[in-house]
Amino acid sequence: MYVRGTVAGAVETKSVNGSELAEVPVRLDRERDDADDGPATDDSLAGDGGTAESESAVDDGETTVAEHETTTLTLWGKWTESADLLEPGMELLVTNAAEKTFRGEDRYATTGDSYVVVEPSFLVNVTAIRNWVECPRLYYLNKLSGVPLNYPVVKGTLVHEVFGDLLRGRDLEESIDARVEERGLELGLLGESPESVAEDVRENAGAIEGWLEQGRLTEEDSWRSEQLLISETFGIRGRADAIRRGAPVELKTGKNLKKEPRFKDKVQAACYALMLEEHGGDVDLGTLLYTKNSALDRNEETGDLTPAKEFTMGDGLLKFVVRLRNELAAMEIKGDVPTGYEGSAKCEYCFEQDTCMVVSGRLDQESKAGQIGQALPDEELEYFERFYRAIEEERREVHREYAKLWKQDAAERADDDRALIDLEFVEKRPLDEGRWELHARRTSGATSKIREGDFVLASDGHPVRGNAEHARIERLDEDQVVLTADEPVEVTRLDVYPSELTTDRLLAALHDALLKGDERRKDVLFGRTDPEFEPVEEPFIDNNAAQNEAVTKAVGARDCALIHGPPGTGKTYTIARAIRAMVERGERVLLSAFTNRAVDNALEAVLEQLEERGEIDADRVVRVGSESGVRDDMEPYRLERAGDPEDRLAELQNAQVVAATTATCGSRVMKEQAFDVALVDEAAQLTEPGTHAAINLADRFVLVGDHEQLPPVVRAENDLTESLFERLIELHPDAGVMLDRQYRMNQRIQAFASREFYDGALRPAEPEVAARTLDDLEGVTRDALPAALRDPVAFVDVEGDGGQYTDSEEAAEIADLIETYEAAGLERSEIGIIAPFRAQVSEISTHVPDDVAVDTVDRFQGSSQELIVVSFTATGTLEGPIFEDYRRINVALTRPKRALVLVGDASALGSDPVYGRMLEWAQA
Ligand SMILES: Nc1ncnc2c1ncn2[C@@H]1O[C@H](COP(=O)(O)OP(=O)(O)OP(=O)(O)O)[C@@H](O)[C@H]1O
Repeated sequence: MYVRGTVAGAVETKSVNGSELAEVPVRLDRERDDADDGPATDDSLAGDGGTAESESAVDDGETTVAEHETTTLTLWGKWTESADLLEPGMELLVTNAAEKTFRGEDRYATTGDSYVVVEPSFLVNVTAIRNWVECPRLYYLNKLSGVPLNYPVVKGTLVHEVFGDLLRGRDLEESIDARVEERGLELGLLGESPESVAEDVRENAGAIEGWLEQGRLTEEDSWRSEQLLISETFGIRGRADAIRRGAPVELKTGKNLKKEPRFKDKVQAACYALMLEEHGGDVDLGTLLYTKNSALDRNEETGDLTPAKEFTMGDGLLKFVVRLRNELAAMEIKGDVPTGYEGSAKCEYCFEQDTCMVVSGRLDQESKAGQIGQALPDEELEYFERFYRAIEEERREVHREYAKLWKQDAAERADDDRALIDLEFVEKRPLDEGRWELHARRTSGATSKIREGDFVLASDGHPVRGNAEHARIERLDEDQVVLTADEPVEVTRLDVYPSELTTDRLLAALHDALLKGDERRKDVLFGRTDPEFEPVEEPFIDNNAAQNEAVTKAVGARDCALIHGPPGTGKTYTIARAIRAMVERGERVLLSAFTNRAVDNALEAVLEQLEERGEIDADRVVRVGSESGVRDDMEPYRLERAGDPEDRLAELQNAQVVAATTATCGSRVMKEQAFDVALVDEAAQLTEPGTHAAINLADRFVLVGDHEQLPPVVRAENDLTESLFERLIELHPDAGVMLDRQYRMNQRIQAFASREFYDGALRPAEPEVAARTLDDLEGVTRDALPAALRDPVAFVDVEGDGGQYTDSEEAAEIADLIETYEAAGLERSEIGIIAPFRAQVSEISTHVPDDVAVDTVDRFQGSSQELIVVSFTATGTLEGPIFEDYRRINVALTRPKRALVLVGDASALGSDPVYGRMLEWAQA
């Protein structure tokens, strides 16, 4: 029996007849019988025969479902260690529990076959457990600073890749050459030659190849390389290097001449064993491959002939691993920081002792290694703690996304835009390198977030319980999908795979900003000093005073400059002009933004500026990003990672302008780069640590954005929702310039946004802009429109159908409007429709022609259209969230150039002051 619940009170630990036990009051979520539809865990982990306790259990197979009932759960023996971690409110799961009736109350207890899992929905990475067993403080330090670029790490990755290739039947030499070539850029940064690296990898992979060959000759082996495993029961996830005959095989670069595998390596293999058993396997063996062990190392003690060391996967080890994981999960849930005293590792043997002492000293944290250095000032410590917590909350949200992989059924995932379901598997085609191309047919035209170039979970039905594999989407058409993957999954479903990478990088950026950051930079960030500017006399832009001032500030800033650019005010143009001026001064510039789209957009403008002047050859401009992220026309500038290390390095090092998203700025490669200045576009959409990721790399920085438009996109509601841009504009108003002339909207369209969001300061840049109407477009006459639509701003009152997230009446009205505008000569490509909810976007899409763009505000930010139609989807009262944040309405209303039509229920909208003023303006 599988018992799951929430701790409802204080835990009592006792000793009965020499046995330790802990009584935990729990409120049951629900209870399930073995025969229930739960995961395979119970069956597969049941082992052979229960203990005395489980035999005495009352288990007649007719377990009732008890919602929110409070009862007592007794944890026996070593599980009392996990009980010590519990606090009221924590989640608890017990497998193979026994039920007993005690004084008329149903109680539960662990049996000899039970596992106790604390906070099962907190998904711990296998590598984290491995670090934790070495030293909990080491786990924390790794989490804070990320893994830097260094040769042992890159070599380790290469050896793993070659191992995977060997398992898939690729030739050793061919694999080594290809894999070393792929890492050209990293090797260049590390100053390594391809020949010596290949030799090194050969030394490590050669022995494995020999061992594999031997295995193939003597036994029937079934291998699978790199398996992604997620456990909904144990709250663990990870990627096993390989599975042989259903048991985990872990590869370790290096030597181990002891008879036994290293303990932390066993722990890692045991994590995979747990997950394999959950998926129905029966694992009694683990294998560690130490790549540098060879026949030559044979000695008296080990008699070792091969790199492989096998060990028995005992019950005790598996349970120990679950308890370790419980310690880690409980600490994270409580928000505690490990000191190192939790474990028994000796600091004097630790390579990280110095780092540990410095971090402990600067952050004023208790640590077993001790502290050195002076603690950060209080406000910096407070900032670190506040953002650390906020980032961890964000991580918790990512975990909730993972949990949806099993908590939601296929249809719910599809409705949530997170899965493509009901695919029909067509075929698998082997590719040269032992990988596979998978083809499936789409049976429904459903939309989803999944796009070409994305990495997804491809499964044969269930992303966690079925056979699932990481796959890349090569093509995604209306009726088919083509994927590439390491293993030939008979794919029928694709799921968005949540990633903690962003969260990890935010944490590292926070760490670097505070612990490695320049003191003067921090004085400015914390308001201890004002930003300074050097005088710059040169004029840059002669027809727009605010833009000229912005470039002057950006160029002259010793610390930072802030450019506030409302819609259509020439942010991109100003950025490009500023970068040209910096390049002319011989500076090295980082150009960054939150999205790839914004980076490419700005880069295009920079290239125009530079090429026009012929000042630098475009060879010195580099775009860092993945092939799928970078726009096709920017591909020629994209930095190729594969190739000769020296060439790749030179390409990056010589680049005077490097453009990359802020997420990429946190990558190992980019973290090795240094710039004179970082220019960050869309800065109001970035969290503070997200901004640090880019500006940490430069001596000074320029942030460009508009805090009256969309805020940072985050899952959790906390300090991450305010951007550094917004905070600094308030803290250092003198470092800012607002661009106040817009080049987009007709005068009448901009009036409301200007008044409501920019204190009336926004103006059309030129008379031509102020006076633009649909009449200017070829073949369009406003006279063909009904009188009510001839004004550049119109309101169409629709009472609506009362739905919360959709409104079919508004959708039908919008379809009529589109026909009307088409009849007046407007092209479909000149029209955009904005709705507050995805559900309404879908609803409208079914009413209007396919080639009219319909989307949410978030997708429209940064773009514009001749005509914009906004569907408010609000009827009756305004209780629903509609455009939940007024900044969204600002974005929606400032997308059109020549015409704007608002569609909604006037009486509902009139009940809110801002929407009320909007109505007055639209109906004027
Ligand atoms: N000083 C200027 N002189 C002439 N045209 C300009 C000037 N500044 C901007 N423009 C033009 O105005 C238009 C909008 O500029 P740009 O794309 O730079 O605006 P933006 O603020 O980045 O827009 P968005 O709000 O969409 O991000 C472009 O066509 C650009 O060429």
